[in-house]
Amino acid sequence: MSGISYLGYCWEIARSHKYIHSRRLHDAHGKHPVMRVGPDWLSFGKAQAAKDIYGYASSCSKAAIYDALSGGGRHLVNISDKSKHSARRRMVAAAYAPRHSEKWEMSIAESMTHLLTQMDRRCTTPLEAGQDVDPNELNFEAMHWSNLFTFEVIIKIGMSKDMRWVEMGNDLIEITNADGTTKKISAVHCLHAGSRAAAVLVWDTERFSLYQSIAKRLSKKYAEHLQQAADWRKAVSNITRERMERFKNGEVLDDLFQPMMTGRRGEEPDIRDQDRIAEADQMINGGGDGPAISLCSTLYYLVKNPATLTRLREEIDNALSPSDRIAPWSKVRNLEYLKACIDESMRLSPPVATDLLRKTPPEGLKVDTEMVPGNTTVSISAYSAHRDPDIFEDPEAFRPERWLIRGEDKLKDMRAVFIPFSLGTRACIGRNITIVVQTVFLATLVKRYEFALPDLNWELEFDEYFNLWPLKLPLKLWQREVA
Ligand code: HEM
Repeated sequence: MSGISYLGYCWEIARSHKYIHSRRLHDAHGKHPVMRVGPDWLSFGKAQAAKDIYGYASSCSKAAIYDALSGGGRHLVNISDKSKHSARRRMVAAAYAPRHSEKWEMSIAESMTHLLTQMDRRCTTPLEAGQDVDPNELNFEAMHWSNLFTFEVIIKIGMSKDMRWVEMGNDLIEITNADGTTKKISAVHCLHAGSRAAAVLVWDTERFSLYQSIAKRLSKKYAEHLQQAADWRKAVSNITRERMERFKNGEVLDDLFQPMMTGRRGEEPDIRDQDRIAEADQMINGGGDGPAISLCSTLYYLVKNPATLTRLREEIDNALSPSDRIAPWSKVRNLEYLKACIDESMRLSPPVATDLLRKTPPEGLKVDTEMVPGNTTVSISAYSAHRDPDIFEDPEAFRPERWLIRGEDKLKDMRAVFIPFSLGTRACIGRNITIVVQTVFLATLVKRYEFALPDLNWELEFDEYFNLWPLKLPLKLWQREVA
């Protein structure tokens, strides 16, 4: 069916299944390293394809799906035209540079303070050896708090607005309906509803709008998701308009949004208001969701692997002094094992796990071992690239130590196809920010708390709609006795 229609793929994403879609595709790639998943789309399974498709040397461009998802405004992710993308990237790049780490750290520390208050309130008595976890003591749902934390932090760093979500314990935000009445929505829930609605139908880009209008008539749930997506856009638009108003009123704010209001020499940048809103949307979406997923998954892998957690604790305890309630970036930025744990978690559970679609140039392109004709859609998922057994020994094992080998070609080979942030000119611009967020968060929590999963066999489950969302991570929590 995939030779003539995308509907099979849409069904594959939409149907409920025990395993996430990227896992199913990865398993199929075990037998078929190159698979046709749509009439003009080839999905690859061997890691080498990642370099060929996304690397700096690649002549691929973004596939039509990015246009279909644009919904009006243009932001860095969905600008297909290479020169327009470079111009936009140049406009904002300086604001994302690592030299701002200490400034970002202040926003992170503020939210961390509130998070620790919330976590301390949820602490229980220590779990004795051999004791079962009391389900009533699973007080800390790590996915919920990771979401509140990372979205709050990125809206502060990006838009100079403090949502106080961690303090409140929820992400409720008020918006106005078309009839003038107001309602409160859960921001992250609405964002995710929009991703669900798009991810099941967008693959047939030409008929996407048609499919959506049919689906909303046939399914009440689908219509609800579309409404929630619109609510999310309204919330982002409000935050952006408020930010633009502050600029017009003379406030100079040192955030990620500022370069979209004024250039370095005070000139007006070449960007429309609807693109500013689209950029804010993408920034909050990417800057909240990716880090939240990664924090939650990494916590899970650490608690699931006690020997790794013990080794990490030693590294963190040696780096921090007892008075460091929140880990200072300067003391944890070079912790090798912590970095290896974060990378290993993103290898096994890449927050953006799904195939990212690119179009081959008119003259065609060699991808892995295949010569692919021009204007063909090609892709490989981070999920598969990170599990290529020729590159990653024992690929299903959580083993941070694999990243600590030195001076060997093996490490170079792994790095070359490690693509949680994609590669090349379209790679993630927010990587420097998320590294600070994740490092400070994990070092602080690992130093201060002990954790237990519901039971020894408990496993984290995921939902996948473009991004790979952990469903729930309920933890029992207690404070460590640090000498
Ligand atoms: C663990 C955290 C993160 C992960 C795994 C991640 C992953 C990615 C990936 C895979 C892409 C390429 C998307 C594509 O080609 O379709 C991307 C692009 C992007 N990300 Fe992230 N991201 C993370 C954090 C962030 C943060 C913190 C921000 C903003 C503050 C951000 C903003 C962006 C933007 C603006 C792009 C588009 C870049 C361009 O095309 O020039 N991301 N990210």
